Amino acid sequence: MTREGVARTALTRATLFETLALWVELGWLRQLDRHFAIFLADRDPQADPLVWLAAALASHQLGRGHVCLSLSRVLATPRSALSLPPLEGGGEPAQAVVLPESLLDGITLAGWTAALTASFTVAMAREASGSATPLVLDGERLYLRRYWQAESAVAGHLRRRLGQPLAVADALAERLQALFAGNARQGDEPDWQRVACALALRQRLTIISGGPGTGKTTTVTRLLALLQQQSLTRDGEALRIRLAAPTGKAAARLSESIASAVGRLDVTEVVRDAIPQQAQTLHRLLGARPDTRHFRHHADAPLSLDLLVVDEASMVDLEMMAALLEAMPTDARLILLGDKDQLASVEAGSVLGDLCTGANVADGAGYSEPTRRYLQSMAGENLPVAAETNPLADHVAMLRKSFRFHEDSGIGALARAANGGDGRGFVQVLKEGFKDLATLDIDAAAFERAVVAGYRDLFEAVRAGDDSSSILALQSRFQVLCALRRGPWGVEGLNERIAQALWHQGWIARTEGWFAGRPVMVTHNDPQLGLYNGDLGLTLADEAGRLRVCFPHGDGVRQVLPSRLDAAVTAFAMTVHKSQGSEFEHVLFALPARSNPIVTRELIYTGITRARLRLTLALAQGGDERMLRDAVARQVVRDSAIAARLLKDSRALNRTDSSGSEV
Ligand SMILES: Nc1ncnc2c1ncn2[C@@H]1O[C@H](COP(=O)(O)OP(=O)(O)OP(=O)(O)O)[C@@H](O)[C@H]1O
Repeated sequence: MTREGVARTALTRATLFETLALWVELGWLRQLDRHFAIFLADRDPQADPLVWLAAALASHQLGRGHVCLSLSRVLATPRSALSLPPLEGGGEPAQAVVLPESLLDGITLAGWTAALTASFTVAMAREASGSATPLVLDGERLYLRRYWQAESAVAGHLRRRLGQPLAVADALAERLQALFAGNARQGDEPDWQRVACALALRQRLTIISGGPGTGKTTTVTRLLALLQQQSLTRDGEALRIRLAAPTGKAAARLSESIASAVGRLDVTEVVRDAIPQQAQTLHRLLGARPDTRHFRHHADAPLSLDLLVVDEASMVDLEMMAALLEAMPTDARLILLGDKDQLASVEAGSVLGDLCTGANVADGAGYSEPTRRYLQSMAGENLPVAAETNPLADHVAMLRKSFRFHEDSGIGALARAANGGDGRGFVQVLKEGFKDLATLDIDAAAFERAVVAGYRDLFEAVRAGDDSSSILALQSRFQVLCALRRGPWGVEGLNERIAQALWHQGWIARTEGWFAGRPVMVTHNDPQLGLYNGDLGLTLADEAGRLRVCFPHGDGVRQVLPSRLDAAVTAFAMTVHKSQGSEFEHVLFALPARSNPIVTRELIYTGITRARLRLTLALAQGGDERMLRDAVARQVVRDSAIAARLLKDSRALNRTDSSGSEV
């Protein structure tokens, strides 16, 4: 018997592959993960089965957003590496299944590492670049080669952007003061927007993180104005600035909010005209090509720009970040805007979160002494001396005050409680009677009423034959979000229920296939159609009754024939993951009745903050407060080593440099 009272299973090729097949059947592992293990076993049949187990788990981790498998984490909590459903009452699964802990019983980190290093399918990180093994072992982290390469590339490119501050003309201090003069002060609290702008003036890499409405766009627009003013005065030429975001929807929102922020700027016409107001998707910026992962722009054909702003950077996955950094000219500035507390990208990686966590800026500490002195002279802000600093901290600014959610906003209070991991506070806020918050116990009838009320404006506009762009504008009025994909209250079940409700109402002619009134979300990039993963459109009938799917496109509408959209799903309801980068006036957020590992603090926070004006939290029947408290307590930690790599490098650098020059 093992420590935990689970019978040990001898790990042989036969027991391992039998177990993997069963895990696939149970939905704990993907078929893809099992096939990867089989592929390795075929390549190196003499290897220890621990290698194939590690391979299956490392592959499985990717599907869950982790870029690597932390061997020590699996040894400490073996079940964490599989998609085990929540075990009711903390018990064991009903079937007699070999659990990961029984396969790993008695295995030490040293033993597992030795088994891996003995196989020629695994390379050690220090010699990995010269080999072509499917797996790379970096310390105690096991990677699929492609992701190890991407992480190494991201760390390498970021490292080159850290340190070595750029010279900032003294004259900019006065202009900075003028642009931020209208910012109201709150006691001794620093003006973090001013700090962020000052920091970004002297870096090639700046990360500005903040929740909804904390002024990220306002701040970056002022920064662009300062830099353009400086460039125009000094060289008579404007900087080449580009704006981008991971999805079409996020790019459209960035264009809108930059345009509005530019309108509020107190600068000359020349400077105003030199600030671009159109953002594009990262795919388009980098030059996505059909049927290949490679982009037109890369290290040998870099982007032609001096400064790039990327909004919604939390949605950028590791491989996209590697491609982006690769294509950035060395001297150009990169400014990442985002909210580190949101869900990370759907694909593996959580670069923004990793960089912010590594920078330890959550409490405002962390700036190095030279940066502190610079911020004092440039921005007039006295920041506390940091107990500990690291090279990332000087590149990160956190905006903390939301100008969207005021003191009387229930959505704001709920978001703060979720973010702070305060489950009791979260439940309390729901009971306090905030005007912008409602809860709903969803039974079928109540849900149907809520959906019909939410969609009334849109379908009245459709029936009245309003023009497509006014109808599309109403699409952001109301949206149903959910946590899960499967089950009656998952995205599939909800889409069916909503379609039924609207059909009963006579607003749509059918509930399946293509019909006028069907909202769709694009699920793959299609550069030829100019449509990207996450784009939201609405099916409408033209005067002749022909169906067209309409997508917002700049100030107009792009129309696509339904037959050309093979990668689109109904979007009456969408998962919170898919809603990232979008906002809606009223969100109806459906949550499952019971605790579920997928429902985490980040998911709750992201779902809540998609609502601008009203939020209805809909709990599946039988759902209770405990589910909400559990969810808010459950935080996602993605295995990755970017911050650790950067910190390790900087410590090594500090040691080599301790002989003299200042770092
Ligand atoms: N310092 C400030 N004082 C008063 N209002 C501000 C300030 N900064 C921003 N705002 C206002 O707050 C709103 C949100 O600002 P902004 O769009 O810059 O935030 P954001 O963080 O980019 O928002 P989002 O999360 O929507 O991307 C805008 O209406 C803006 O005018």
